[in-house]
Amino acid sequence: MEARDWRQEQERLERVRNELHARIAELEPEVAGLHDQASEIRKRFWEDLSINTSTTEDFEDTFYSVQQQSMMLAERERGHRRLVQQWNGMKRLLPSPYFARVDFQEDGLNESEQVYIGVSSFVDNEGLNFLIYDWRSPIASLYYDFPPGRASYVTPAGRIDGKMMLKRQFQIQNGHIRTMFDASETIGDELLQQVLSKDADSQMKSIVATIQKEQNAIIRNDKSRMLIVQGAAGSGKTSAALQRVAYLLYRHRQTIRADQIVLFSPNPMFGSYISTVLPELGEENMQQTTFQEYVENGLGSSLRSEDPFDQIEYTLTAQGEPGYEARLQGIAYKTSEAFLKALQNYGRWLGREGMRFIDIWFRNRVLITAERMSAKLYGFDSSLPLYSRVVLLQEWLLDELASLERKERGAFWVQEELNYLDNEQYAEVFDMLHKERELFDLSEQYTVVRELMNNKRRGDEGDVDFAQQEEELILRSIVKRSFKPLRKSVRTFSFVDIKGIYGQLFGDETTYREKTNESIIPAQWSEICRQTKDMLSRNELLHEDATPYLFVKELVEGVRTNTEIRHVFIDEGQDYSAFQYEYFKKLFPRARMTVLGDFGQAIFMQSTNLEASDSPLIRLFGEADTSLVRLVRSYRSTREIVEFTKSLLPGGDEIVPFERRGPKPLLIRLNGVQKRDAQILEDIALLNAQGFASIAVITKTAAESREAYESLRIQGGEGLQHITRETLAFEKGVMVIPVYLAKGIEFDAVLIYNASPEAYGWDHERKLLYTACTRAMHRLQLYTTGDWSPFVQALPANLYEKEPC
Ligand SMILES: Nc1ncnc2c1ncn2[C@@H]1O[C@H](COP(=O)(O)OP(=O)(O)OP(=O)(O)O)[C@@H](O)[C@H]1O
Repeated sequence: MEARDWRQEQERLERVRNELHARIAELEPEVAGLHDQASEIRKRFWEDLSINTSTTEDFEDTFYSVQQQSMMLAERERGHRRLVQQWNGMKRLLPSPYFARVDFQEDGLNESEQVYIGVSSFVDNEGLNFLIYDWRSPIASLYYDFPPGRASYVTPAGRIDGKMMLKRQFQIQNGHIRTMFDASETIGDELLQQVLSKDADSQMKSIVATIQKEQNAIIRNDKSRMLIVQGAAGSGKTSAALQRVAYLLYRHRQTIRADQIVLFSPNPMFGSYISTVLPELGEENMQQTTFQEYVENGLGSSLRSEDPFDQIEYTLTAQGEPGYEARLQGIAYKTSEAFLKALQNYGRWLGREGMRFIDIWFRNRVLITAERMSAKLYGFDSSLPLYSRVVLLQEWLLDELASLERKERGAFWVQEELNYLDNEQYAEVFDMLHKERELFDLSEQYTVVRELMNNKRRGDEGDVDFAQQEEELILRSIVKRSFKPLRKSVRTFSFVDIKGIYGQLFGDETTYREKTNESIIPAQWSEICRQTKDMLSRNELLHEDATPYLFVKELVEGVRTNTEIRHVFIDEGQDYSAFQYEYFKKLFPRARMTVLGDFGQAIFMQSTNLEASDSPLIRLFGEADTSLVRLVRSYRSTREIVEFTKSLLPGGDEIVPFERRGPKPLLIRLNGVQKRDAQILEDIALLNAQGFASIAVITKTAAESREAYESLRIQGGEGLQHITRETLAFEKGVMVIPVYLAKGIEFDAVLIYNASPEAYGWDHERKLLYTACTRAMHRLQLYTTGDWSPFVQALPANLYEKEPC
């Protein structure tokens, strides 16, 4: 590149930076000023309000003035947030304002425009010219999608065609251009080479400067309700997902907020690994959760569900134990669409008979029996769905409780309690009554309104009448307080015996068939039933029962839908069952879905093939509303590592490595565990000395991880981290980790602790080994103290080095 180009670019960079500096300084007082104003309003919020609730009109006035005041506050806060965002955006741009330039001449125009692309937009002082375009703007797509020559991009108003005259990439640090090249390929490999050669980090990085064309298509896909991405290990699925979130937040900034996007990740540690990408791009993080967290939320505190790691640990370690085969059959069945259908039929059956309820107790006596509830439920119009009838039953129960509560006021124990109130308690109750009066007892109001609407009035009460005798008020309050837990439990459907309802499914084959219409039942059904009920009796659920249990709960109580969420992202999508996908669809009825996964890494029993023609995922929204994208280029690992790992997988030959070279994977056989562990420690030291700071010793299971960690420590391994499912944050360093927790994460070097046939011998263990090896970016070493796993033995010898030879 010519010196003149360098000079011109450096001069332009300085001009842009000067302008950025000036604008930041200009905004500064405004940012501070607005902040003060907003906190002043917040402070004065209550002072300025006169709360008067003596009459309905006063209540309304108060209500409106609270609303007005809070709207004003919200407006100020929004204004402030916008300004701060702008200000932060400019500060973020300052050290490295842009990473690319394309010169584009639109057809029909005489001049080309210089389009500089950075992490956010920056417009000149007059507001006329973009000095920097946001990477998500339509025109920036040119950079990702085309080499120089004919090119086009799509705007909301239609397609713009033209010619790209120049495509230039920059690496700018602290205001200086470090490297600059003109690219001929879509995105120059040089820049990607440099980025990929870097060391692993404890946090994932953003890839905006080097997004590849096929990734850009994922990021900007706005077409379908369901976007499925099947991509090889290291092909940038997670990266593309996060840039897609940033894109959606930009493209739909008027309608979608960060908290309306939720990403399901495989474990909490992974959540911490990816948590900095969006803030780095100037966006707020989306919601992040794990399916397990969702399940636990739905189950509440009364039942504990086994987590997916307990399940995989069992499937990997309990071979040969009694009940093992039945458990595997149970997992396969309970995660299938067939079981989902069976449960839907069960819902219909429950609509006719068999519902189970729990008596409502009060002070050692039954107030309302389960039989009465059952009779009431089946007395409602049978054409109503079950959950609607359960809601009617709930309303009836609340009314019943209200009338029982009124009767209870005359009970002996209430009088007793009143007599025993000491001064302090009395003052407390009185105080409470007073407060209730001031704050306008909403629940009382609600009851009154509802009763008025139902055209009935309570005989013993007028409208809210606070002038009643104090004693009467206190009596009421005593009863009300002791009925409160009952009302609460009715509101949360505690009167429905969901555990019994789910449990009664697991009876003998004939009754199961009757309830569900199911024709094909797993061979070891009775053992499956035993295992399920055994767990239920301890208030526990097997992992594979958790989603079906919630499904049944929602058949009965209605679905806990979340209509706020507009986009659901599911990473490691191959690990979810057909059943779970149906559940996602129900939970988030207004959301679009992006599912990213790799069937090559399907290590859980309930895995779903994302792209097979009969994939339940494609059926979920139908083919017309589904886009399927395949990523076959792998960016994480060196060419040598990818050649090795892709050969572990049948069908892996379509995976294309990125041209980054390194040493071949190393196979190291040692005589005995002690020698192996000593060698591993030596190798770790060597790798550290070569500058590799992030190293993982990967084991098959958590049990093996524990052993390896202890054994390596005894041999002098210091500073090793032992990663378990409880580990929340991911820290750079040397760690011992089971493969299923290393999913989605990457390391400079990976050492496979035990690559013997005992560890990776069965066919279902092949993908475990593949997943483990594909975590490596620069170095991969496998160890054994005996034979090699058959999957390794089957590899062509030119794909690795051996030690000793
Ligand atoms: N376009 C790109 N530019 C720079 N780096 C990239 C690009 N695409 C992927 N990478 C890098 O490749 C590595 C793997 O990416 P990522 O973790 O997103 O892949 P993945 O498909 O989710 O992998 P896995 O299935 O193994 O979890 C990361 O270090 C990421 O930064």
